[in-house]
Amino acid sequence: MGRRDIDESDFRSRPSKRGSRPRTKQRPEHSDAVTGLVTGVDRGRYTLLVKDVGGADGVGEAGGVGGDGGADVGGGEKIVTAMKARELTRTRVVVGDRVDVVGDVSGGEGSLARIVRIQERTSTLRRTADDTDPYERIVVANADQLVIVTALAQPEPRTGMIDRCVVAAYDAGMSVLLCLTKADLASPDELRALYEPLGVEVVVTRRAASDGEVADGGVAGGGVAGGEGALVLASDSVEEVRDRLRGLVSVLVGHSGVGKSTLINALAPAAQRATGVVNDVTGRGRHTSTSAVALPLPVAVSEGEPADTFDGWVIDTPGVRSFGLAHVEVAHLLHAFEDLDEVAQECPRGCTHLADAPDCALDDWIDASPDDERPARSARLTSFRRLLSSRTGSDA
Ligand SMILES: Nc1nc2c(ncn2[C@@H]2O[C@H](COP(=O)(O)OP(=O)(O)OP(=O)(O)O)[C@@H](O)[C@H]2O)c(=O)[nH]1
Ligand SMILES: [Zn+2]
Repeated sequence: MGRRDIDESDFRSRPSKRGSRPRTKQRPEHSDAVTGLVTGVDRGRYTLLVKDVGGADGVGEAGGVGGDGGADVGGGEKIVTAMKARELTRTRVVVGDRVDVVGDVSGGEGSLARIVRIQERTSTLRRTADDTDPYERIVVANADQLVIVTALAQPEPRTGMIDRCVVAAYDAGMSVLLCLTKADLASPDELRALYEPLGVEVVVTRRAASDGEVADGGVAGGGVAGGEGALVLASDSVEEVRDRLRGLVSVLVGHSGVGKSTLINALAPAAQRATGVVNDVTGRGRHTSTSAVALPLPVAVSEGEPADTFDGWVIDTPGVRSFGLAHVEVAHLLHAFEDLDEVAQECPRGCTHLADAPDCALDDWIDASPDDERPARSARLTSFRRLLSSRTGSDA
């Protein structure tokens, strides 16, 4: 089992010598726990969304994150602030985690609940260790999809960076949506050609050509994005993004200036009201905090006002610029590409599958290709090999 398969939750779910002793003292105390979804983390305080029902029954589905991926923060949910119970001091709780909480879960002013358990994670996205932080950390738990926000110009797209994100997502067990912004400035064709062969879904946004294009009253950057004169995105392009996010837990990553805040504010103009998170909502304002924030995704935005029903989560990750890939194993990455994985079974032991690998079966796969499939296969293999090398190369 690779290192990436292990995280804090394993240490609780694994039976151990100590764990097999019945903890009779704690069980009854925690049996009244309710489930919450972590939507924000700030200096030891956790913002949770907890289903607001009379009893504890039915609370297990609060937030709907993970599993079915749905999200409902319409009526029956409340925001609860919590801290970790002492037994979790050394356990990391991140945005997207589903946790069991006890104590004052009223969500009332000044109330503080206690997180006593983290539920098993369906996925864990990690960012790289860097000079200031030697530990590789989990950024977000239970996300379905990584949305790589890349500008087609200003700043120029960097495929090395995109490749690294794709690898990180596939390794985390997430799917990928490549969101190409600023299509009013440059064509998306070239990047499409690089990523569609990998099966990566691509969606394109652009600035509204004129006031006329902003049919529904537009989806400007809300009050938060740019304040006065905030750039207005073409609403059809924003709705196309929304379609790809609906019902899913999506993590948005992107370099400064690519238009991530503009997009998030178009998707969820009033998110800060619904989540109770004010400052970290858009990642604007240059927070020193790099923690992620989960925003409920309105099913639609009309006249600049979001609908009050939600279906999905948008998780913003201010400060997350890169992902550590050193731990990614080739075999594991291959699993994300079923056809290539099957072919590679024929490779010599220890094959790197790179272009210079002797007798790599993936080369035979191209050679043996029917003529009409050859260009598609070649493009796919070339893109795959680019991903493979991004694990070790820099993202220049
Ligand atoms: N031409 C054009 N400009 C855009 C588009 N989307 C955003 N911008 C502009 O690009 C700049 C950066 O947008 P932001 O939304 O602040 O970018 P960001 O990725 O959040 O960057 P940080 O705030 O630094 O994290 C702003 O001046 C936007 O008005 C677009 O579709 N077309
Ligand atoms: Zn090979």
